[in-house]
Amino acid sequence: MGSLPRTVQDLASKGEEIPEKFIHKDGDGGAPNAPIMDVPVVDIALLGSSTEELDKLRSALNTWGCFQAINHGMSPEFLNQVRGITKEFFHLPFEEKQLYLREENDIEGYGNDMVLWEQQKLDWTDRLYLAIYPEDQRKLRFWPEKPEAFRSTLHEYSLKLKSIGVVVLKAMARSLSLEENCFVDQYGERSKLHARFNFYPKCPRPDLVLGTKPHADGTGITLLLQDESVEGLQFMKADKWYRAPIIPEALLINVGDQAEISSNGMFKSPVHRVVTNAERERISLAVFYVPDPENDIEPFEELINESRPRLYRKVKNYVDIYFQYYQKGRRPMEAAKIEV
Ligand SMILES: O=C(O)CCC(=O)C(=O)O
Ligand SMILES: [Fe+2]
Repeated sequence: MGSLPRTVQDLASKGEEIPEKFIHKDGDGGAPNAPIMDVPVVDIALLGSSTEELDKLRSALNTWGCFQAINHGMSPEFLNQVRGITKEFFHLPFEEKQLYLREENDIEGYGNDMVLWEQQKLDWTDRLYLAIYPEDQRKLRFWPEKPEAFRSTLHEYSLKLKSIGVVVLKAMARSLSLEENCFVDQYGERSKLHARFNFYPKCPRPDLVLGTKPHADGTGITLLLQDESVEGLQFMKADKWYRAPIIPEALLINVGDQAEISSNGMFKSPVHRVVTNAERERISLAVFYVPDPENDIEPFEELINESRPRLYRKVKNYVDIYFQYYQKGRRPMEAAKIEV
């Protein structure tokens, strides 16, 4: 392949020895037998009317930092169509996919894990990363024209996710007895929606190799469509790993660092990772809902009081800070946390 980057898919298909930079020496690659999470299932259609559902949402985001969203207005068939375009894209021949290759130092487009710091372990995954909103930031040259339904399906999916995101952010506010637009207003009209299609090829050594390293998302919130039948995602709670269950018709929605900051820690941005699988490949589609980088993100005044001091500093363009810290191998939230 000359100087073209080596995708994990290509590596995996050749059955060669796994390169050193994918190997986690501390051994805790797999933990396939981690216990399953008892993560709450929240009915999105009830969030406007049921205090019980709002309480469930608040408690889920305060403990696990995530919940399974059902009744979100998208049919199981449509979700399978979204999974379908994802699988079809990654199964195109490399000659087709390379049209959308990302630049070496840019995140947008198709390619392997980005190397951000020297000793970084590589994730056993290939990705397609696309900016979706604001619409004037779309770079259509990275939007696949094959499979044929790709662009229109992604467009339709994004419209739905944007409105689900707003419903969830409003419900999050009400669940904390705040004015319902406080998150939406803080994030601004030019808040972003970015999509990351993840493809995890089969891996011969799930005990040593991770699909995605442990991380928390730098978002406001993340809306994840999981593979309909292959598990892999795990969340950490009290220093232990738990397997995320699959509900094929649900979206798994998690808090990102920025919603943890605005909520003054009432909502938790959970550390999560993806394990690899020797028998089956896996896909997922993460959609990141991110505040306008021009906007200040800081804890809502109403959530600061004598018994609950302010826990985070004001941040701006947190995604930039996120990558700077990540490069040094540090948890980005350190930049915002106030020691009390
Ligand atoms: O593949 C998954 O289930 C999760 C991926 C993820 O955590 C991410 O893209 O940020
Ligand atoms: Fe993530």
